[in-house]
Amino acid sequence: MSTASCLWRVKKWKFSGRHAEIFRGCLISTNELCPVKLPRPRITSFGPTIEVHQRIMSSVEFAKRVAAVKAVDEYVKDNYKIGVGSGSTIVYAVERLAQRVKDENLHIVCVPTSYQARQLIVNHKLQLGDLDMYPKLDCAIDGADEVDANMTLIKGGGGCLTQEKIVASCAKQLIIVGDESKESHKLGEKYKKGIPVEVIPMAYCPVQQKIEALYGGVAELRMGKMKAGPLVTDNGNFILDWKFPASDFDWASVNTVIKMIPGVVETGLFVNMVTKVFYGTADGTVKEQKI
Ligand SMILES: O=C[C@H](O)[C@H](O)[C@H](O)COP(=O)(O)O
Repeated sequence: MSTASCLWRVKKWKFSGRHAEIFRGCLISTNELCPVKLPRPRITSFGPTIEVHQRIMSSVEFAKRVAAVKAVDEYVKDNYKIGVGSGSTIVYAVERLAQRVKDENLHIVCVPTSYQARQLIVNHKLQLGDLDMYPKLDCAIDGADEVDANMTLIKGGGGCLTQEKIVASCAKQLIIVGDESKESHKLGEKYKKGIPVEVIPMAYCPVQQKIEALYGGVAELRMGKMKAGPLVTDNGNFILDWKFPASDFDWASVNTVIKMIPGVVETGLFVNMVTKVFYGTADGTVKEQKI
């Protein structure tokens, strides 16, 4: 057995007459690099030499993928116009879309919510669209940073909230995918980085002060990583991460009030927008949440 490329936990394995185990596209050998413990599938015979190019996934990545696959399989139909979200979970949804387009000859159009989503769509050779051409979408599939019991979301951990909310608002159904760590009873219980608020750069100081004066907590300017200075969004703006105090907020009202502050472009609060949430788990099952 030999290993080759090690790009993002991708390993190339060569089996020579060796027994291998694959479950739902994941290679699960006894190798210690793969912590996922899964029900053992019955795959017993291979040819004399088989090359398998698979991701050796952590259990969290596996959980994200099963959720994304289920959402795409359940909600995407031929001729659909689909909003494609951003983040790490959506990568698996786009992979699945591409696979279904190939296997089932589907005709779908994908409208991105970020440069990342655009690149994913283009790299997977899916048909790219925009809201000028397709202002009405059949569904949007996206990730979330946290989902509470009312299916209110915090989004924008990756800085893509504004285009995500625009695209979601154009979709008949908003489907959220993530691993089970995203599920919470109350916002802030799981996601500790605060609610992202996209702001026009010249307004970030007054907006910071106004949010803190209205609700308390701290609204921190998000700084770039591997880049000096503030993070700049796909729209050329800054992001404040509002670490709100523990309280029983009415999120619909908070969202409206913050949006009315001059200089605020959008908040990462998604209230009353979600159709269904799929939470993947490490054992391959998917939990669903619906109002
Ligand atoms: O800005 C990023 C987006 O709102 C993402 O959808 C969100 O952060 C969830 O991302 P992930 O799937 O990586 O947890």
